[in-house]
Amino acid sequence: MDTNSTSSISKDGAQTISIALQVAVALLVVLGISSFLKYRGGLKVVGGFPGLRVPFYPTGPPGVVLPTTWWNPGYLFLWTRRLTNYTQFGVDTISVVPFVAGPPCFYTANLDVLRQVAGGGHKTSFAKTESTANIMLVWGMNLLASDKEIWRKHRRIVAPAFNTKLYRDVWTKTLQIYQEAIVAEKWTSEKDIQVSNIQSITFKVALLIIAQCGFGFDFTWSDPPKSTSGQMSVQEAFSAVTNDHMVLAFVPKLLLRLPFKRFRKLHEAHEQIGEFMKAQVAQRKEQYSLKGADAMGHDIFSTLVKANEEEGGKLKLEDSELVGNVFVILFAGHETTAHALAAALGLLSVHPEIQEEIYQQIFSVCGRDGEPTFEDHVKLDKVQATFYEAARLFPAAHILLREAWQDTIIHIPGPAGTDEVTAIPVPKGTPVIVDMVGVQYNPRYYEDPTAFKPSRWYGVSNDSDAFLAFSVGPRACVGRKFATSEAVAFLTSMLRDFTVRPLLTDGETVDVWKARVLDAKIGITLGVNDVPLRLIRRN
Ligand code: HEM
Repeated sequence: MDTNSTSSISKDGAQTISIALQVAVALLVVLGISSFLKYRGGLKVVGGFPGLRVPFYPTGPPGVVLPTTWWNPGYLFLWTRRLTNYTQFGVDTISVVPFVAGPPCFYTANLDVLRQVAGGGHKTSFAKTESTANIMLVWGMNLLASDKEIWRKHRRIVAPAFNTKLYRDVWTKTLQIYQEAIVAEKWTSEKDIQVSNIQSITFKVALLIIAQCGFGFDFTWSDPPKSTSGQMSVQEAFSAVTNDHMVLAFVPKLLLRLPFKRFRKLHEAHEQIGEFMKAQVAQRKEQYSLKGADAMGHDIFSTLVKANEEEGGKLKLEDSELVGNVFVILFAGHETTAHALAAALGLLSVHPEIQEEIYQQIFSVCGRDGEPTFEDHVKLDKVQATFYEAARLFPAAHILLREAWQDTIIHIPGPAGTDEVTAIPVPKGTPVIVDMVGVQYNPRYYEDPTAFKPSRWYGVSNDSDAFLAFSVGPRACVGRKFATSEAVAFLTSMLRDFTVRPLLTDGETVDVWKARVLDAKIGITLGVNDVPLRLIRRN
């Protein structure tokens, strides 16, 4: 090669690099300007209200799938920074203004704002939208994801199925399933049992109870729900879907068929749940067409199928709405309670004095091995209080997502101890996110909010608005009494029979166990990390 051609190649190379640099600089300038304009626009939307200035909206892509770090709040910041998110600004509602992607929005840990935004009712200017509820819409519109007229229809159909007869059934079946479980797990003959992960019990119990009481399925501990094909049980499929719901929510369905292990598992789980639900729906519909409405039960599932078979009426459920509700009630009906039960047992295991106090109440009601009756529920207020306190510290429904559907105003109370209220205009389309972790760790409402103190809830009734984890107002959880009946019956049985202690690894101290275990993980819902326990049979 002669020197002329070598120098012309290096000249070409230098030219290419210089063009690439110029393009990169131009792109950076464009990004800088657009971020600046986006940021300025965002500040205008939130009226300059104090808060976080971040690259991405924490509750949508891409911020939600990127790890929570100092520069990206991500999905976990409501938990990891729960003690500083609001205190650093001296208020309990903040604005979040993203300068790269996502809408400007508000996050609140304030109860008054919760009521204005998520309480529901005719006058509210806030609603759930498809973008705020997308993961819940994978199988069709349903009670949890809907809003306005559609929500009213779903609630009118579903709510009557939640009644005292159901709660009594939940209570009785919980006691039965607990007995089945301890026999099947061979706990009846052992004195000191090691459970590497108590969720393996609480999730199975909770899924069986919603399946039996809500759906009339005859699954048992040894024969749990499964679909006709495939390797996964329904419980495994639910757990795969909830642990990886970001992928399900944001990755196009076609891509889930790509040969990645994670995608394949999710695709399989999704298919299994769909197949299971559709098979059950087909069976129950056949029963309806053979025997008519009067031969159907009054469980939640029969109520939904009857509404689907209804001809033309105002309360008719479309096929997709039927499957959508089956999914949501199976899902919300077990995952939330199972998490809270695991948290309650984990917390009790490291608070032996509280456990003893609760046990004394159980002993006074049941004696050494008596079965509590449904009527005993009110006498077991300390057991209920333990469940409430666990659900406060680890709120399964950790965010309530809403969007202003018209230009409106929120009234934001000033710091505790002042009468200040700031009226902030909220333009149509702005998300307002109720941070249930923030609300339930807010020192304005709870003295010593990080402490596990079931006594806060002693004597508090099962429908009191003082307890917030089920939300408040017309849109509060329809399954509250279902969950509480199950939890009180289960915890009473378990604590009557066993003392619960942390299962420590070699050389581990209780404090290290606490730090390792009593921390949250977030899928669709929030729950405590896997809880390893020792169950020591009471004499
Ligand atoms: C510890 C247990 C539970 C907790 C902490 C919990 C919490 C909540 C919360 C906070 C909401 C309001 C969501 C929002 O406004 O966006 C809600 C709604 C709902 N929950 Fe629960 N829940 C629990 C158990 C249950 C159970 C056992 C069921 C069913 C058997 C259930 C079914 C539902 C449904 C269908 C909705 C939507 C209600 C509506 O929008 O009208 N939940 N839950």
